[in-house]
Amino acid sequence: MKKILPFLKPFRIAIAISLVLTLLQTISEVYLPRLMSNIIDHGVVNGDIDYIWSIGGVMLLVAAGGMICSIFASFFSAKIATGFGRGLRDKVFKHVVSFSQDEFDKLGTASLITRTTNDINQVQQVLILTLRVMVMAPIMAIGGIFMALTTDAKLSLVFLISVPILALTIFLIARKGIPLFKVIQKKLDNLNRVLREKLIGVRVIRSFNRVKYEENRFNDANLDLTSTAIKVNKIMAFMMPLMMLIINFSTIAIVWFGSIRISNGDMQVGDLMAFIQYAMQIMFAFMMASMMFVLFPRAQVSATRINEILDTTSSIKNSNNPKSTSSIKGSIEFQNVTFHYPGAEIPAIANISFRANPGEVTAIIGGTGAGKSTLVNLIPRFYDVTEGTVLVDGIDVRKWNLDYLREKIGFVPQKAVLFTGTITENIKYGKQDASDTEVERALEIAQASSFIREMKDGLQTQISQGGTNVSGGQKQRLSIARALIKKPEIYIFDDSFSALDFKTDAKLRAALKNEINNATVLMIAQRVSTVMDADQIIVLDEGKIAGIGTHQELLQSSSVYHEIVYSQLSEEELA
Ligand SMILES: Nc1ncnc2c1ncn2[C@@H]1O[C@H](COP(=O)(O)OP(=O)(O)OP(=O)(O)O)[C@@H](O)[C@H]1O
Repeated sequence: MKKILPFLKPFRIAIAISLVLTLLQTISEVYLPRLMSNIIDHGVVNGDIDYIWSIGGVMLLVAAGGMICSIFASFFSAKIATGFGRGLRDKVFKHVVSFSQDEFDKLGTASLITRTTNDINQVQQVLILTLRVMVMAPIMAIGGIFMALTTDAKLSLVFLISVPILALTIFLIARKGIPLFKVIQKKLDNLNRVLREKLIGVRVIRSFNRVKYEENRFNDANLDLTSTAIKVNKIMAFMMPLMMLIINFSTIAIVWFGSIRISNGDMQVGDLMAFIQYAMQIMFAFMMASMMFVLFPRAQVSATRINEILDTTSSIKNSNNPKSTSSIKGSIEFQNVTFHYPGAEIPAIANISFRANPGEVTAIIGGTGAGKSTLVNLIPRFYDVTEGTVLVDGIDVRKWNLDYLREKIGFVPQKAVLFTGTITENIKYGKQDASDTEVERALEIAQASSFIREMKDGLQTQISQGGTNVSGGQKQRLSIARALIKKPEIYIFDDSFSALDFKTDAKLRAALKNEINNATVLMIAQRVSTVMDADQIIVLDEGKIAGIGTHQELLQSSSVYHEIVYSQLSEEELA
């Protein structure tokens, strides 16, 4: 909790105002029973109507003042808490964006979402309460005890028994309930993960007729969360009735002993009534504190989860004095590069050395899981090498300014990702200030113009969330256009032509050839027809290089390449 408190700094003045207002409200509440007691003992008993009117007026004023303070205090505490929540969410989001792929893998997307939304909400809600209760409860308890003592010290002995019983009850219940809150947040993570998977994979689920199975999986996660929540609520449900029971017994005791004292002439009726109200206020203060006992640990759990994000630093960072010269030519060199995914026993790629020159197309081919994506992911530093060096323009990528390096790379991922918005907006994601002509040209090269022309709204067609309203091949072409508009020095196409038919694939590559001029192109592909014109082909097999050369050279020198070519040609022939 301590770590996220600095986010309250901008609200110092509002916090002070809220605390002062709450203090005034509490003072008014503690003062009211005293006025009421005076009305009864001096006004009612003596039949002094003027006294009743005048003190009644004062009571009204005090009550109204207290109410106004309460309204404004609530307003300020809500304002502070929502502002705090916004600031914290903003910080968490910005921090998460800086994470490398490694941290995403570790924390998990579903948990990151729960932490940024639900956990911050929990902390925010407790903050609203804390701002009110931290002043109200102690002042009310101390004020109530002080007033009760000054009203009738002997009768106050009742509190010596009731208050410890109350405190013990709260302690016992909280001790049982609190550990379960941590479990609830974890189960909420799990529910979110299942839900996320289910929604993203809805088409697969339907096509495999696994709706029922997924429903059960969701129900299990849902039930798991619900049963823990019920368990906590069952425990917590005891709290209120038990407290009310203690309060009511205390009241009975006060009335019992109070009436004895009245009949003995040691106490007045008004004082007894005021005393009962003070007793209520003292107990109420304890109830508020107990609420905090319950909610605070819950917020503490959430705060710890938020801190976990804030404490996680990206393993991919700028070095000291990162380089950012005005021109990068784009040559890429791998020198003995080995990369292990965290926790993996064998490296995904090992001892990779090659050079890719500007103006040339370097293709990478290999079976599934051969390490092709892993290899290209090291260039924009989605991950950093375990051993060896990746050089761009002869400089270790770790020495380049990260933003500058990525600015020079046009990356088309294996799984095309589009964002909600129009087609134009999606393409301009690559270059914000691109003109309409640039957008159209990029789409033309990416072979996307023809299908866009057929759409009713053309370039203004809205892409739905996750790009579900365009086909796989169309999505690929749009994400290629997004990289092209950037006119980067390095192009990385990670199997970006896989969903294109042979004709479109060929047309796109021909159009690209004119466009990319002096850029360095790395092109991963599964199809031999896509790579055979490349200036250099790297054959990857189980994370190692099984051959480098042109199509003709590899046919002679690499048995793995030969096998790939043979298998595909025969497949085509068979088809
Ligand atoms: N995030 C990850 N964490 C752990 N291991 C991973 C991760 N991503 C990939 N791997 C493993 O690394 C190896 C290489 O994967 P990679 O994605 O680079 O292969 P690929 O050649 O691109 O395959 P494909 O053509 O099927 O996309 C595989 O064995 C894979 O299981």
